[in-house]
Amino acid sequence: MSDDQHTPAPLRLFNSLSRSIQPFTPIEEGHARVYSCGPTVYNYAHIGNLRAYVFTDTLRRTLLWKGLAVTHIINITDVGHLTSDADAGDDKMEAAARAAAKSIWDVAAHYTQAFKQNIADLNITPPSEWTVATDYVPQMIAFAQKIAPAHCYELESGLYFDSATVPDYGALAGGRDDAAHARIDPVAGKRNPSDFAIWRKSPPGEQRQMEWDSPWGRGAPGWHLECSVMSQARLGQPFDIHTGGIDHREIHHPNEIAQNQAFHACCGPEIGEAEAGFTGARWWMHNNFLVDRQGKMSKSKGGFTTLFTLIDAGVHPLAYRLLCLGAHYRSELEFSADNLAAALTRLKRLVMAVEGLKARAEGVTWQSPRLDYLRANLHPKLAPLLEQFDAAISDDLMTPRALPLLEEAVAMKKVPVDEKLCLIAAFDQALGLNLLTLTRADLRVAPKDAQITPEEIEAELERRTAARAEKDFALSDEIRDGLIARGVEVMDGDPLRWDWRLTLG
Ligand SMILES: Nc1ncnc2c1ncn2[C@@H]1O[C@H](COP(=O)(O)OP(=O)(O)OP(=O)(O)O)[C@@H](O)[C@H]1O
Ligand SMILES: [Zn+2]
Repeated sequence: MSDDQHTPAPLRLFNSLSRSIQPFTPIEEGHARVYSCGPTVYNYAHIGNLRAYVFTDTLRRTLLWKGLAVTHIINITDVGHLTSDADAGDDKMEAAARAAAKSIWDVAAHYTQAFKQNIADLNITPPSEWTVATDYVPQMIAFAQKIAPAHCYELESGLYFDSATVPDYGALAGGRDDAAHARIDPVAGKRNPSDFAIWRKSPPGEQRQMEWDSPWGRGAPGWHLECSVMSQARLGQPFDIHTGGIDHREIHHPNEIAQNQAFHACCGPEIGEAEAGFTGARWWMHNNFLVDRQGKMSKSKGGFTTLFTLIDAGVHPLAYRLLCLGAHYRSELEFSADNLAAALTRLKRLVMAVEGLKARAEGVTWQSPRLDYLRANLHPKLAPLLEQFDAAISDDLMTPRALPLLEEAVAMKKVPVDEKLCLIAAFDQALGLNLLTLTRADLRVAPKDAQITPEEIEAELERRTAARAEKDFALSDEIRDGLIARGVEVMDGDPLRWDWRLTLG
């Protein structure tokens, strides 16, 4: 093996600002600071929303793989996000609380908890901190006060940001698109179609559940203001990477950038030296959509799929994670029952193979592999896989190229089992599939309406094996028919040796 095979690949990431892949180095040596726009907790997250957090988790794990410490913030939007990403419509939280006849705080608490459950089920590392928008309202008011004199104007409905007061407004979106803003934004009196509310006054005579006093009257902060303030409060600006779904590249993030620039122009010395092209973050990264036959999966459109729905149908949530990793984060990913079933089969094969390896392993050193140790000591047949894997994830998180390398490692013949497990454990630090702990039994998720437990099925199958050993085929068939009647397909001769599967759900 040549020496250069031991050299870690430099990390390169696609930056939406330049629309190009650039070598990544953090601002502070050895430490990356990342902010991800979080969920608006007025409904369950759909699996499209969750794709955004599988992406940020892959980013976070890759930064760690490259030896960096990571501070990662995800916010919870519990106020301010209107039904249109520009300034039209109702507050999504207020509308949901009204429809459910519940307090907005109860609605937020319920869906926040459900979101955190989804995050845990997908083995997504929780962020260093969840910042909740309503905890930062005083800071939002203070931020708005600072930028208001030079960048804002007041209308009856609120305080508006004048997008013409910052250079290159909308550059992230590929330029200002006044026509698009004009189509979606009916607010009268705005100076430019792309201006947006940073504080919305409660309409006279109308009491909102969530409102605060401000210099511009009682009301609520705008959604774009929230992310500027929380990212600045927790990470300082500029920080390294800001993430979100690709829809945010068009309005939400350009508006955040405009606010960050305004603040920097007013108060730059407070937060660091002024720099040319300041946007608040060095990298802006966006995941593409999960789509189905109707197009982008979307809460507002209705008819969406949640992770809970998949689990209720008997699908292990990590099969969905594997489905996401099978596509590059910047590609659209088509969701279908067939794609999901293929991902589940792929995961089963991996888990069963790793279980087999673990049964043959001699030591437990593979549980905590260190990359530098692996690099120096790995079996010569396995070593190139480590370097190729490193090159794949370092190339803008190319997980679709990394997964076959994992499968190659699992299948590699004539290499010490413990070393193979070491390498698989290392790969899994980046992929987060829990391969070293997941078992075949874990993958048998009973559908919600199943009429039989896995234990009962196993007991019946043992009885059937005994009957077949005694050549009592009548009893064997009777047991199989009984299982079919309860929604269990017995898979004799299954090449995966999976034996049975539940057909209900
Ligand atoms: N279909 C999708 N595929 C991938 N990411 C998505 C999809 N829909 C939304 N996202 C991303 O999910 C994250 C959370 O979004 P949020 O909870 O604010 O969604 P929302 O705007 O209320 O819902 P929706 O867009 O579905 O109506 C954001 O980063 C958003 O860009
Ligand atoms: Zn945001």
